[in-house]
Amino acid sequence: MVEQDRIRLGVNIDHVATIRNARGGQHPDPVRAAVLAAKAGADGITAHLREDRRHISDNDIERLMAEISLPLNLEMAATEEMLAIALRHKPASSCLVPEKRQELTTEGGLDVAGAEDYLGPYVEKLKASGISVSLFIDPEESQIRASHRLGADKVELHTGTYVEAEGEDHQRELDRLRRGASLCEELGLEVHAGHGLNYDTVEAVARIPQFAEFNIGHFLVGEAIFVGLPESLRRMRVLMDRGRRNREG
Ligand SMILES: CC(=O)[C@@H](O)[C@H](O)COP(=O)(O)O
Ligand SMILES: NCC(=O)COP(=O)(O)O
Repeated sequence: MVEQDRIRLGVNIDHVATIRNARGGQHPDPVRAAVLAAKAGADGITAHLREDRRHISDNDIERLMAEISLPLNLEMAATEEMLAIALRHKPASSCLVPEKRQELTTEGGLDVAGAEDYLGPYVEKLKASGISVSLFIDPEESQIRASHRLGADKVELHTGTYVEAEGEDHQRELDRLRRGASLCEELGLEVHAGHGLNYDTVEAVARIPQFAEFNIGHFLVGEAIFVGLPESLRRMRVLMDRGRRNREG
């Protein structure tokens, strides 16, 4: 079994840019947040350049590539425009995500199983240029198998449904993540988790031994308003480490 002793923490800085953009100025600067996150022990920085540029901008991506020492995970829709941007900047990894212009946030995973022919060339071109490719999917067997067929290096399982589920549904969603992570291991796919994770929900996912990386943003940035970014990261790290120490199996 591929068991990771330590889960990598990718800090998503999108919502620093959301606050900046509310006034159209320069403050708060997401690149400054990325530098601070690096100093506070983040293992990577994640940024989602949305087609509508509602938070991260093209200039942020340029600056993140030039000014941060950590690997950048560029989240992007599978479009020609985004592909050209990724190929120009060559981030360490790119994560293909679904996007809807009207959604408040990413509502579900990418339908890889239903769009293999469309997504295949994107995966191929990104990989050919040396960018490691992840696909952001729901924890469903068909999506995981399709991601594997397409040659993705890794998948990120969408944790949003698990985070929001209550009562029995919460356990059921955790089971889906568990089964998904186990199938990824069987297929040799590195498995990540992300979306909506917070202090209350992160530890149980960290106990699932196959997860190698979590990408967390909205909660960390929100909590930083009260305690500062280094402290919000520190607390998340403690919970991730505790979950991993008490891993299942
Ligand atoms: C794919 C994902 O989960 C993150 O990129 C997240 O979506 C960022 O926040 P928004 O969905 O609010 O853009
Ligand atoms: N891919 C998920 C991500 O980067 C962070 O999502 P969230 O914690 O901002 O919901």
